[in-house]
Amino acid sequence: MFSSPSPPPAPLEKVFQYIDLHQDEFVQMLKEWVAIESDSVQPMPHFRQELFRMMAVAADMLQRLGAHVASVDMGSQQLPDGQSLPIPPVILAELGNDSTKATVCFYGHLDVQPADRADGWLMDPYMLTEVDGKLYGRGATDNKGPVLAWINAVSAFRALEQDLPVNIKFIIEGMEEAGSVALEELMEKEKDRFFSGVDYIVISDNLWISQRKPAITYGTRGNSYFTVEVKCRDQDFHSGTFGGILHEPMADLVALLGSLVDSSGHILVPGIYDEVAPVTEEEINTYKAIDLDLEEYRNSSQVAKFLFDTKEEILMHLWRYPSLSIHGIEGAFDEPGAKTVIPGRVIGKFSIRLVPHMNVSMVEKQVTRHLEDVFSKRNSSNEMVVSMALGLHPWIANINNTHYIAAKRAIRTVFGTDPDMIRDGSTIPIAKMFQEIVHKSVVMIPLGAVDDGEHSQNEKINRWNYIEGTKVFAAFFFEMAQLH
Ligand SMILES: Cn1cncc1C[C@H](NC(=O)CCN)C(=O)O
Ligand SMILES: [Zn+2]
Ligand SMILES: [Zn+2]
Repeated sequence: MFSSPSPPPAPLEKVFQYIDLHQDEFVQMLKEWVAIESDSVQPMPHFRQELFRMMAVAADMLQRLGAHVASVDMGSQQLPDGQSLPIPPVILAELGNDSTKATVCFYGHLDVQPADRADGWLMDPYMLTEVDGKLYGRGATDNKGPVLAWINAVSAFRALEQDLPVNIKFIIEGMEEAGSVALEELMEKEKDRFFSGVDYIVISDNLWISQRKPAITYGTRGNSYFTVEVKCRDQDFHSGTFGGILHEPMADLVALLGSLVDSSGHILVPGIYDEVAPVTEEEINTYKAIDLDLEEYRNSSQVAKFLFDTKEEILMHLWRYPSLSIHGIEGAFDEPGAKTVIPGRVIGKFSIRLVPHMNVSMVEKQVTRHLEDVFSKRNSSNEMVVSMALGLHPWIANINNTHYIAAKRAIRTVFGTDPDMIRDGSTIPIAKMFQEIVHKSVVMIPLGAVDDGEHSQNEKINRWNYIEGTKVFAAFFFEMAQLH
C-alpha cells in the first residue's frame, strides 16, 4: 500500500532525526500527562482538582517552550442536581508573531473520559503501559497524545534552534468530554482578539479509519442529546401493593423510547430526514476511494453483522446520515437480583447525530412534538418532560483550502502515501464554532489508528502513530510556510 517515503526536504531532515532520537522523552512526557486523572465527566471535586493540575502542567510546559500563555478563567458549571463545580481554565498561548508568516492555531483538549480498572482495563488506566509498541492509557489517543505531538514538533524546531516556519497559537480546553462547557462564550469574546490574526485552524481529535493508512478529516456530525423524564412520584413503589393499578413510568418510557427508531436503524421522528443533504454521484465516488476493509473492521469491532453490507452504505450511515442512539435510563432498576420495584420516576436518554443541513432547533421541535404525540395516545396520568440537553452542530469543510493541501503534502512526506479523505461520525463541538463564530477554516489531522479505542477500555496510541504524527506536524509547519 505504501511506497517508501522519499527523503524529507533538507530543513526537515534534522527535525525528523531529532524526533526519532528523542522519542523516549516524548513517551515519558505522555506518561506524565496520562498519570493526571483529568476526568471532566464525573462531577467529583477530586477530578476537578486533577483537571486544574493538568491545565497548569500544560501551561507551564508551553511557557518553558517560550510561548506567551494565558489561562482564562471559565467560571463554574451548574449541574442538574444543583451542585456547582469550577470549570478548568482554557489555555490561550502564542509563539511567534512574524507578520510575514502564516499563523496556525491548534485546538486540543486535556480532559479525558472516565476510566476505572474494574471496567475491564488490563492495566491501571492512568499508568501509561507499553505493550508491543502500543501505549495504553486513558487519554493516550484522546487527546493528550496528539496535543503533545504538536508541542513536541514545536519543541524539535526550538531545540535545534531552527526558525519556526509559522506562528503558532494554542487553544487547549479541559471540558470537551463534558460537551465543551462555556467554550462558546469564550470564542465569542476572543474572536476579534486572540483569533484575529489566525489564518488556519488544526484539530487532531479523531482517528483514522484504518490501522495503517493516515487520514485527513473534513466533516463531523453534530449531536442533539435529549432527556425524557416520566414521573409518577418521587419514590419507588412495591409492585405487589401497587402493581395493576398504576400507569407505570417505566412502561411509558419504554414505549416512548421504542417509538424512536425501527429495527433497520430508520429514525421514526416525522420530518427528521427533510433537511438531510441529498447524496450525489461524485460524493459516492469519494467513499469508494476509501481504504476500508469491512470484514476486518467488523471483526475487530466484535460485531456479528452491521445494518448495512457495503462499504459505501456503512460510510454514509456513519458520516452523512443522522442516527439515533438510546443511551440509558436513570432511575431504572439495573442491578442483579429480582427486586420487585416499580420505579416512581425515570429519565430516558437518547441522542440524534446531525448531518448537513439539519438544524438543531428544528430537530428539537420535531422530537418534542413526536414524543408528546406518542405519550398523549397512552392516556397516562404521569408527567412527561422532554428537554434537549445538548445541541451541537454538524461541520463540513472545503477540502481545497490551503491547509488541506499542506496537510496532504506533510502526510505524503512522512508516510509516502496520500491520506484517506474522511468524515467522522462523532462530534467535535468547537469545529463549527471556529467556522461560524470565528470564521476560520478547520482541518482535522488525526494521528491515532482506528483501533485506538477512544472512550473505551484499554485506550491506546501506537508509539509509531505518536512519533510519526509528531513528524507530520513538523512537516505541516514547513508546508504551510511554502504555501503561504
Ligand atoms: C460530549 N458529547 C455529547 N454529544 C457529543 C459529544 C462530543 C463527543 N465527542 C467525541 O467523542 C470526539 C471524538 N473524537 C461525541 O461525539 O460523543
Ligand atoms: Zn477528544
Ligand atoms: Zn473524547
